[in-house]
Amino acid sequence: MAEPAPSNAAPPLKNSALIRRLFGLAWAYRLHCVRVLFLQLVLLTIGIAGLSFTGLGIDYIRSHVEGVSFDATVFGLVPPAAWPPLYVLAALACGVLLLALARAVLNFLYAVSINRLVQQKLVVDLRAEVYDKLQRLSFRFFDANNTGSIITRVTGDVQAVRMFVDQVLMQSVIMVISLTVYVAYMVHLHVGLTLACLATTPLLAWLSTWFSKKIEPEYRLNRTLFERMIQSFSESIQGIGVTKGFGREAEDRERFGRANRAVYEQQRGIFWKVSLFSPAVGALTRINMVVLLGYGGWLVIDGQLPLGTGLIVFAGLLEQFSGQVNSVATLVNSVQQSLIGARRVFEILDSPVEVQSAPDAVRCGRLRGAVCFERVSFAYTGITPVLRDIDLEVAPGQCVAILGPTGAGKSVLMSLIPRFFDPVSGRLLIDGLDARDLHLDDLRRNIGLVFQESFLFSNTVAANIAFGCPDATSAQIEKAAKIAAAHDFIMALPQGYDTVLGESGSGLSGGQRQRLAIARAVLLEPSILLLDDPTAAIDSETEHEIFEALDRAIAGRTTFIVAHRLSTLRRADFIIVMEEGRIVQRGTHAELMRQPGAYRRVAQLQLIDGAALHEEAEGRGLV
Ligand SMILES: Nc1ncnc2c1ncn2[C@@H]1O[C@H](COP(=O)(O)OP(=O)(O)OP(=O)(O)O)[C@@H](O)[C@H]1O
Repeated sequence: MAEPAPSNAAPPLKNSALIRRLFGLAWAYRLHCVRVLFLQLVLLTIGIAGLSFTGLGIDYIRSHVEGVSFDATVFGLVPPAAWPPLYVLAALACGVLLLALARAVLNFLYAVSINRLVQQKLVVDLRAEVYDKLQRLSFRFFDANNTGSIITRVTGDVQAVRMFVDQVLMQSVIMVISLTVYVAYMVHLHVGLTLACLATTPLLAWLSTWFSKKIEPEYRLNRTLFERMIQSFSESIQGIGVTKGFGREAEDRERFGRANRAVYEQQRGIFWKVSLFSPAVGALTRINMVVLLGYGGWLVIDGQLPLGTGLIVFAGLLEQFSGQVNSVATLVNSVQQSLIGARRVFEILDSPVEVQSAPDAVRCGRLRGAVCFERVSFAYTGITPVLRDIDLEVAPGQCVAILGPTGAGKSVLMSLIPRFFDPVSGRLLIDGLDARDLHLDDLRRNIGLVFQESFLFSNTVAANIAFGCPDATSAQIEKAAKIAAAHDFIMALPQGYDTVLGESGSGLSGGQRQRLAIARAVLLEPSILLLDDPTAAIDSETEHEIFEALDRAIAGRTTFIVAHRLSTLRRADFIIVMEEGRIVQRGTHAELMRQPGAYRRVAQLQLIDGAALHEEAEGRGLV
């Protein structure tokens, strides 16, 4: 199964380009990398020195036991002939002990350095970079990519990039250096024995490459399945109310269980393959030892190779060499995992930012709020337009209400004003300038938004109201809350404005959340106010209170309000009626009531309903 690349993302990188990119990333941390490599090099030298001193000790003991001549040296060091044997052995033992201690200290320093490089620098920087990019990406990207995929990329996949640096790149360099040193030292000891012992190495290299290719698609699929599991989990949490309301917990558990099992089963497959491959490589490297015992043993018996500084040191080197070769399997595993993760991180970093300020964008302070759509058309994807040839002129301070059936394009029309999307054709002018020529931050700072259901952050009430104006004073926050008719209920909360809201504003009613959203929009003192059916999710009594608040908020600002109730529509300076992405009617309430069409139909239905309700209320003596 192929892994879906995020829609609206950059084309997938080829492996070679990906590796170049990863090298580039590591280059930014080159000083840290050099420090880590230097420590490894010292560790390698100490390891070989320790081995050689051990060999020297064995040869020295053998010369005394068997009475054979002793002419071995290590790095040019010869035990002084005048020293008694016990002194020499004690000196050698102390040397080996000191080297072991130095090795322990350096291993600790190495662990600290590599951790500082990857966990404290690289991962933190990269996560911040991906997050920053996500903040700049357009709505189209978020429409096209599910939350699970985005979260996995910022968390797990960033770790995969780290894996490339510490477990692939650094390990490869360490491996190449160590293998070179081991082979050079083995050749120095005996060329023929080295060739014989390393004869199986090309086979191991081939096997590793073959395995790497074979396992790669499985890792890719694993990422996709994991992403689905996160998506399923995230949906379950977000939709917990619906699930419980419909009593579908068991089905939901089953759905998550399926996603969870799919990851587990697929991971188990990978585990088996990797677990079989590693010991197979291990067994092949053991053949080296068989050759060493046979051929190397004969060389010692024949007097061509000393026992300690020759065969024993050779065995130690070969052991280390095999250990490194064995870790090729782990390395191959890490390469595949890290390339897959890195590709997914770079897909986000390379995704085009569709909506952004032009380099020569006009900086502007407070806008007057004149909005003009000139033959604007828009399509989300493909060729099906959701807005067609929109011509609309709204003067500063005017309030325009938008009426239309569901899917008519009301929300998308408003979303073009803060440039959540840009028109596919035509122009949107703000104060006579193409919106694309205005600096995006300045434009958006002039626009206040209230959606059908407003999102609140898990922060204090005051911080939520001041979200767009973090420097606002308490007096300004309170004033905005009063305009939005939110002050009284806020004061009734346990800590008033300092009450910390639950996730997404849980703990507040729908109407309270909307009033905070209105306060948040009002605090900006925006020139343009966009109200997308702000009372859609609340009851009619709360709606009445909210409209009182809105009347105060709207005053003096260019306002677009999606509305269905006659009471709101009447308040507007003029109304547009939309159908299938077009404006089919426009005018004041009085004008539209004189024309046959959708507006009069909707209005008459509401008037009939209203009259019926009034009659009923009168009948019950309620009015
Ligand atoms: N993210 C999206 N990707 C593709 N098409 C979309 C997307 N969002 C909305 N649409 C489509 O665009 C059209 C207009 O949607 P819009 O949300 O503007 O309708 P609306 O008039 O505000 O409806 P409602 O009153 O139900 O909110 C609809 O046909 C809808 O299916």
